[in-house]
Amino acid sequence: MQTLLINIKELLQVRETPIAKVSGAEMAVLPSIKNAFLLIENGIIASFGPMENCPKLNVEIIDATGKIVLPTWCDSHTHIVYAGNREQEFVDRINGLTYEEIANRGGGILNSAKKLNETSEEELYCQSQKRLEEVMQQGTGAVEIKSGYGLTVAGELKMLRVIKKLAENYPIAIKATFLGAHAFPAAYKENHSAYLDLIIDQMLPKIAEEKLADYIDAFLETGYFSVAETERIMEAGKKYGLRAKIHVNQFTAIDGIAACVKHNALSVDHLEIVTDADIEVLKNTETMPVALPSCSYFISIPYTPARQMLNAGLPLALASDFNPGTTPSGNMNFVVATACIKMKMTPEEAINAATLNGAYAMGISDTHGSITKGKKANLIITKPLNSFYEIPYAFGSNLIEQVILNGKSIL
Ligand SMILES: N=CN[C@@H](CCC(=O)O)C(=O)O
Ligand SMILES: [Zn+2]
Repeated sequence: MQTLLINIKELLQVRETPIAKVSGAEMAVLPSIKNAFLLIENGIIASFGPMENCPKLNVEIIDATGKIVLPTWCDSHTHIVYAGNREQEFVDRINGLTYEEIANRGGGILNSAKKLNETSEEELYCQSQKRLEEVMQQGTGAVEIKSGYGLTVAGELKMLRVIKKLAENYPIAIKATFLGAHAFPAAYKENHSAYLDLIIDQMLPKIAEEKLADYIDAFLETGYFSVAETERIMEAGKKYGLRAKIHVNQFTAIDGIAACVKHNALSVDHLEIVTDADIEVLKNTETMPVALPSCSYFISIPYTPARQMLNAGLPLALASDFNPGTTPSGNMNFVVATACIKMKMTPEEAINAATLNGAYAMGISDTHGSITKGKKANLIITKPLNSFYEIPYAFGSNLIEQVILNGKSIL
């Protein structure tokens, strides 16, 4: 099965030689081919180049005159599987309460956990499926999904089974992350070590037995999981082959990043509050920093200091953080635009961060995140545009005409 895209106005994120990620000044470069073709064979990118080298084939043709083609977004941090919603907390924040105050009143993550434990697996699947379909239509072709709204053995397993079922039923690539350490349930508020025991002795072995997770996460934050508690979680995950991807530095900097780097975490995510020491410790490591600008936007907290980090030579990935509390949106087009508008990333840097570096932060940059022979044919075809700068510039418009996953059009 072959499909040939012809007359592509500009083919973005072209990497002839595969690379795992881009860092620092490299991020300002987004290699492209103008007036290009791309050949898809059995769901894989078989060939691409300038139109003058386009093969003459009697196959399905997509004429992309005037349109930009780029790899689909790689969203490396989401909580798409959740039950119900938290609109009331949204209004409470408008009326002056902070995220912390709402959480202290039993709202926040515990509010979502209560709803999730009252919801059947089938119903949870139906609710989550709609959100997954929505982000696919918005151009996301690979997504990481976390558990973390169960906080009980049954609830966490339910979430992870829903994620597994989504991965089986949809063409989008899905990585699952176990986030039992998202918050302490009320019953364990004064007995943290007992909840860690529950995660390590009850949840993890069952999750490993059913092969339900690829990664392990914890909310390393003042008032949530301490550095030492998160280290226990990371060590326990390692025993089951689960590498860490950690929520850290969302509200406070407490030397959590150093602990994550020490444990060779695949990514450290949020980073709204970052110190010079945090930046220093991330240099020359395999840990990808991940910024979540839609979260900063929605709950009015600082944006990750992208310029400072890129100037220090660090890589950066962008993800949505789609969740009911701090980011009820999985729209990666908005994430890219917000990174440009609020974090002063150039469109080239933002697209690198939301494709190749996002793939790295999910451990899939050998198959996703760039236009490279042998990688999955996961493509966004835009509407006719002046240039790709219009993607972040026209931040409120839907500029996507077609989304192709594994070589097949889904939109
Ligand atoms: N900060 C921790 N976890 C989520 C929010 C969880 C919630 O409020 O439901 C986040 O990444 O923002
Ligand atoms: Zn999150």
